[in-house]
Amino acid sequence: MTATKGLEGVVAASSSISSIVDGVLTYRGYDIDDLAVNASFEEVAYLLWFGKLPNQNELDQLQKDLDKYAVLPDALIEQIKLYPTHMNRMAALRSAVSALALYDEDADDMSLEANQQKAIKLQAQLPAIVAAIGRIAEGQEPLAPLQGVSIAHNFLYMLTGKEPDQVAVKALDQALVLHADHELNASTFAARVTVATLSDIYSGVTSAIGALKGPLHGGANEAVMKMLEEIGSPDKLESYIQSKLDNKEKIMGFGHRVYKNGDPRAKHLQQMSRELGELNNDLTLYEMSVRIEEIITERKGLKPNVDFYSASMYTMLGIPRSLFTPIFAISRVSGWSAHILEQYENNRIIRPRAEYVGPTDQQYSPVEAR
Ligand SMILES: CC(=O)SCCNC(=O)CCNC(=O)[C@H](O)C(C)(C)COP(=O)(O)OP(=O)(O)OC[C@H]1O[C@@H](n2cnc3c(N)ncnc32)[C@H](O)[C@@H]1OP(=O)(O)O
Ligand SMILES: O=C([O-])CC(=O)C(=O)O
Repeated sequence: MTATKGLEGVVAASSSISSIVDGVLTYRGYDIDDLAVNASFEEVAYLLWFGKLPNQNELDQLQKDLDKYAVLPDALIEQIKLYPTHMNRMAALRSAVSALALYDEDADDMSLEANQQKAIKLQAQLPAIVAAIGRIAEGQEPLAPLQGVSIAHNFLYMLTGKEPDQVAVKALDQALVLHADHELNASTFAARVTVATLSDIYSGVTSAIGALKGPLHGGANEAVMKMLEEIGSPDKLESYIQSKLDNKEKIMGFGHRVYKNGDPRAKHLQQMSRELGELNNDLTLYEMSVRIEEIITERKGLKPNVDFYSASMYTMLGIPRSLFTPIFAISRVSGWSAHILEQYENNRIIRPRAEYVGPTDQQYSPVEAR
């Protein structure tokens, strides 16, 4: 038995949710380039869960369900208020989502219908939780969700307390579409491993949030922004990147396990970053990002991934850096829950083997003899 480090190239599940073939990403057979331009995030979430785009009645019903479920239990809000205000927002989200199971009497109902409702419930609740965490950490009261508006609109409202402008809503909605699913990435795999023991959907999503938090995965979007903040101004960019490369440090937001010729989502986020920069009359972050891309592509042959341009884009939307990875989770919970439903449908416990490389033929000796 020989281990494959990082399971590179190992096909560990069959799935009909999303695919990456020759650098093209599709959700249920629809090219991400098509969905990013034309579909709303709600349509995409429905597509991931139910395998088809919703008709108007189905979309209206989904909106009603999202409205109903977006109101958080008071006890959960009180619990979040007890977290320290310097909380890592992903740790807070992980804790709050884990606690959601306590307030759902159907948490352990394993019927398909109950799990589909829980997928919708989680989709409605995550934006409300992230906005509440963002506000409570800043000493503000959380806000009740609006009714009858999109998830992107509601999230920006619940975070800021202001009616968001339509350009911001459209940009965030498109970012949510682009982050919704991605085949067997680390957090989705974590979710599938957890629920393959027939544990509940909340356990699966809690595992996934833990995996997404790391800077080699979803946490990279915050690390990209930290890098841009550390660079500070365009004149310091070349020397900063050079010293990172000299020290053999990774440049966050570059490289990918599957895409070797570029991530198809990055161009959309780059375009949004430029458009928001033009709208704000400040292209500094966008231009710094483009310069970093030029240097890294030329010197390392690496291309930006989904986390690179989302950092400048979210900053230009006025979103604090600490909420970038939680926003990724707001989108990806659609994909996680679709994969969880798919795992339950055709389940077998996921239990690979390890190649043992430790010592052998050891003999026990009593503690006083060691
Ligand atoms: C939503 C997402 O999860 S997208 C990914 C977000 N993560 C990041 O942006 C973090 C930075 N990137 C990385 O750490 C990696 O590219 C990963 C984690 C995305 C992929 O990892 P792997 O498939 O294991 O690639 P691996 O780390 O083996 O890289 C291959 C080579 O490219 C180098 N490399 C990969 N990414 C980078 C990077 N961002 N900066 C500098 N060098 C890099 C590695 O050092 C390695 O070089 P070597 O062969 O000389 O040792
Ligand atoms: O697929 C991966 O390994 C990481 C990624 O891009 C994602 O989860 O969106």
